[in-house]
Amino acid sequence: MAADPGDVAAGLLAAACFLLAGVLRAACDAWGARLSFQVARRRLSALRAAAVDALADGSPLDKRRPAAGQAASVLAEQADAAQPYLARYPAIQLKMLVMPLAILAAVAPLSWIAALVLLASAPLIPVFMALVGWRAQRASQAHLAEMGTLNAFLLDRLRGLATLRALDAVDATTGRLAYVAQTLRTRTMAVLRIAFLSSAVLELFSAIGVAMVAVYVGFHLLGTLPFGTWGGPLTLGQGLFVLLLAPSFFEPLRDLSTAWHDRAAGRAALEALRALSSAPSKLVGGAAPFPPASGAPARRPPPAVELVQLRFAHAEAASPVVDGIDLRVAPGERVAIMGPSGSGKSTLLALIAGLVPARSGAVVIDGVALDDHSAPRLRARMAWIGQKPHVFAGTLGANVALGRPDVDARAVGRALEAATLEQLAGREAGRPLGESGTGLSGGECLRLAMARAAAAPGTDLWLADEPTAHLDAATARELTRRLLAQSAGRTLIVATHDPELASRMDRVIDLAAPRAAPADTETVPLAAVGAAS
Ligand SMILES: Nc1ncnc2c1ncn2[C@@H]1O[C@H](COP(=O)(O)OP(=O)(O)OP(=O)(O)O)[C@@H](O)[C@H]1O
Repeated sequence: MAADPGDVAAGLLAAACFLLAGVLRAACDAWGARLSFQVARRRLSALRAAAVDALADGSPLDKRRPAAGQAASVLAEQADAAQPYLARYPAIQLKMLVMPLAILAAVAPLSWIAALVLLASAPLIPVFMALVGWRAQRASQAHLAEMGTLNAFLLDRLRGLATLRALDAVDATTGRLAYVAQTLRTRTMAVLRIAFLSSAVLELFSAIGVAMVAVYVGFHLLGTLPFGTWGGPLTLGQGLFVLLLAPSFFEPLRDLSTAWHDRAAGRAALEALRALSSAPSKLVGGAAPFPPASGAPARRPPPAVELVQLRFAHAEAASPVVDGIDLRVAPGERVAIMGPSGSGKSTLLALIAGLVPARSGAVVIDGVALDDHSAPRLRARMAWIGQKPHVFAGTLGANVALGRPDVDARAVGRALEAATLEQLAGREAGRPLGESGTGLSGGECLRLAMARAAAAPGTDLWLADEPTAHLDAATARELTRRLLAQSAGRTLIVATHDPELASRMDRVIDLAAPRAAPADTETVPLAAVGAAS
């Protein structure tokens, strides 16, 4: 049967309109994709920033902190999986709601049977996808967690490579690494399997739907299936119109299928970011920046430090390590805290610095209780000379200045001298140190921490954790001399096992002394210090 020329013209006109609408839609799609990409990027950046802030706010003493490798993996790698989900999924969801209904509304007035075919094949798809989706998200979560574990494991073992070699544990570690890698492979395959399965099912259903409409329209135009329309038979233009719309009916569902995997991976990545964002134990006052210094450093007396019934237990510890300590350190006083290893000296210093919040009691500095509100201001007055200072890859000078613009080369030189590092600085001038202080001895690392403190002239409360550890007697004596010189006009609290350093302080607090005694009687006579250690 020859087609009517009028029908051909109408069909061509419909096809031209269809083409034009397609071009218009492609332009809108491109514009929308760009817009939603930018919105998603902004949202992801905000989530990443929140996770980084939470990591910075977290107490360094909390052993539940996420492992460094895992945190790096989530922030740098896994978080990217949320981008396609955030960018595409909301738009696809909207398209899912509007487009199939609009197409049904356009097809139904022409042919109720074509509309019925589309309607019958569509609902099965979301039901199946929902079923697959739950499994997909679980699989993606397990996959991302495994990826974080592998990264954390690798970083940890790479840091301790020398120890593993020394203890002949390389083979055991290789075996463990192979096991973790194998688990990751299994999890990756599980995610891929679900992704392939979901798109295969969707393709099948949509192909069947489109094929059925095509068969119906074809046979209808040939006159073999004359039913299914409201009045007379479909014209060629109407038939083409229905035929061209059928794939578009399934298009949002197809988009949904590609986005389904993104959705599972994206939700798992967002979950991982959220987990990073919830630090279980925080620094007092978080990592809020110090208030800006107004003009020249204020001439003020150094602060008094008062501990009032201070109590603290480490996370998951059975008993408190600091249990009701009362102590008063006068302005400008130099105090040594002594006690056996594990008696809580470092923890006490960390509590004074607000690196971890006390369970009860108070730390009062210069008459101000250390709390979230006062911490940034009070911390600006403190210098911390820790037991395990982090040394960054870079020169000795860069490690002292740490990018602080007010610490120039002369200030760095003076600080290195104050920490008895001038000779090393002369030898190593301009040469970079390795990662984590490779190239420095243990004692030199500690002295570097002291140089950092000396390069912060605004600080008038110094907290030093075993500054003479790892040093030979002569260097320890010289460092003690320079520490005392540097601490003039400052309040200094030192945790130490070094009787010589302790003997140069104004007072010694012995944490091993009987707890029932009032604070000031915890002070032991200087002559007894040697015995106390
Ligand atoms: N981050 C932590 N999480 C859990 N427990 C910890 C943590 N840090 C220290 N501890 C435990 O708290 C106790 C006190 O530790 P702390 O480091 O304060 O002792 P210390 O007197 O400074 O010891 P040392 O003289 O050996 O340096 C120890 O039993 C230690 O195992």
